[in-house]
Amino acid sequence: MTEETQAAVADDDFGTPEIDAVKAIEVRALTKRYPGVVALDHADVTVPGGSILGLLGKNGAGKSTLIKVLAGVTQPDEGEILVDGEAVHIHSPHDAAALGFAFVHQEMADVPNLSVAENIGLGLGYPKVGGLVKRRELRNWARAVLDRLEAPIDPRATLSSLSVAERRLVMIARGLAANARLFVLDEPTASLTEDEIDHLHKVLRTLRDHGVAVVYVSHRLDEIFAITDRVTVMRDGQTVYTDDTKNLDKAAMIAQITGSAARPEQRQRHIMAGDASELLRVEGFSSPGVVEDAGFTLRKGELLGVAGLVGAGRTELMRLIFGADHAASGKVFIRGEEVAIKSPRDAMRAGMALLPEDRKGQGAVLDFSVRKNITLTNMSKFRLAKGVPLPVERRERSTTRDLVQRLKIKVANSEHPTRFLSGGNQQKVVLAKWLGSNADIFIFDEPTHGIDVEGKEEIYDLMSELAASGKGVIFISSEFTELVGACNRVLVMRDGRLVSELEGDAITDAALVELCYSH
Ligand SMILES: Nc1ncnc2c1ncn2[C@@H]1O[C@H](COP(=O)(O)OP(=O)(O)OP(=O)(O)O)[C@@H](O)[C@H]1O
Repeated sequence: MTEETQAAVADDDFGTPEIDAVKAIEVRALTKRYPGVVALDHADVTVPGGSILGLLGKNGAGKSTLIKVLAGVTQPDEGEILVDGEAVHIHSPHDAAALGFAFVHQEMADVPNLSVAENIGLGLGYPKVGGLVKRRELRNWARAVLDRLEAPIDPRATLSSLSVAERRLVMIARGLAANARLFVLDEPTASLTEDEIDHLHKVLRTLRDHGVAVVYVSHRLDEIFAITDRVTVMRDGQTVYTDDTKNLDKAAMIAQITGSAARPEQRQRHIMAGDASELLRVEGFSSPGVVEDAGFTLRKGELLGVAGLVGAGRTELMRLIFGADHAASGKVFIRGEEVAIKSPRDAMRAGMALLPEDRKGQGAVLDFSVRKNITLTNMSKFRLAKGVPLPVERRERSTTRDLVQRLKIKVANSEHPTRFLSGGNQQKVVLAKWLGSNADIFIFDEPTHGIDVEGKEEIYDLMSELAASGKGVIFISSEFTELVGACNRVLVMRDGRLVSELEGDAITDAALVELCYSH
């Protein structure tokens, strides 16, 4: 938006935004090379106005790079972008915004300490008189924008006080306020409840019905079927397949994504073998308003699922046990012996590993190399050899090589910063870091989030292997089907309490839905 139009918006036009239709956004032969990898290889994508396009592909296929080019964050080496048939040039995020492109990212570009209204008006210029922002006018205007999305959010609230779902809606509202013609959403339902996902989808359908173009990136195929009109599949930077979603079934979609025939078999649920002695026992964990009197046991060789809706207290309980948050009460016993865990350091010393849900914030140091990240938790393993100076780097390199292979991490060079990897591959690096540790008890919080279909299977296999080797594995997931497929036992949490437990064949989708939703 030019300064003139900005001023116009600020002075006169601060009315309810209209939704702008677009004929089509097209990407032609887009190519982007990084050292050692072609992230985009003559990619062609067309998003007709009034449609929702699902963008699919394995981790590292090039989806985020395509989005970064559209957002003006990255410059392509070759290719062009057309809006309604006209070539456009996007040199900066400002250019992208001026074209009416809006982005809803997982790492959100909102400003947490500003109000909702200020966030929605950000970059548009606020209504002002004598240099002062007309707060009431801004508020009313923001409320009108939110009303269009049927989002009951108070425009005066500070953004940081909102839930993840509400913040995503505010991002969409900002796009709407800027009359965006293209909305790009990258894994938008992460950490959202079913109801919130339904609402988000409804909002997207409304935008579509007004002629807006929507790009929806997700690894969750159920969502792709639920919300998209068309899909484009990427492989190794190329766009290899485009069709109407209704022409595909799940197996065909997986085949396109992986480039090979889908594996139709049902997963073999983890079966406990050998010594099933108690490894971990947790008693009476409470934290006011979050977790109430939670206790359970984990046996050697177990792959124990924890089901629940977002907000049920699963992550919170694990953080309390791990010493990452302070518990009002609770005892931890490892192999029958009580251990005092006051900090994550105590937990790690006691042989526990927690792979957090928020991996970006808590898992990987993005500026460190892949090797450094993988070997970070195991420094002592590499450094202490009774005073003998070790060829540390060599050992680190070989461990890294093994884990990179085992997890099929797509990385051009393990000495490069982890930032260079695709989102899913960054997550695998965090997994690798913990797998390389000597822990006996592994807690995985939503480990398959953002991981592609094949990678998910690999992670289930890894967890099962860990358990089979005599470790204990706790697997938190919001996707019931993956718990059903993988775990030998599942705990159910609701409203901060452990309310039920299922074992073996009793673990079914229907049983989990019933237990998690019933009140
Ligand atoms: N800044 C960068 N420097 C070097 N390589 C990069 C950079 N950004 C991306 N890549 C590489 O480009 C390729 C495509 O990555 P991209 O992030 O686009 O994948 P993606 O499809 O979004 O994957 P995911 O589903 O895991 O998010 C990957 O091999 C990645 O490592």
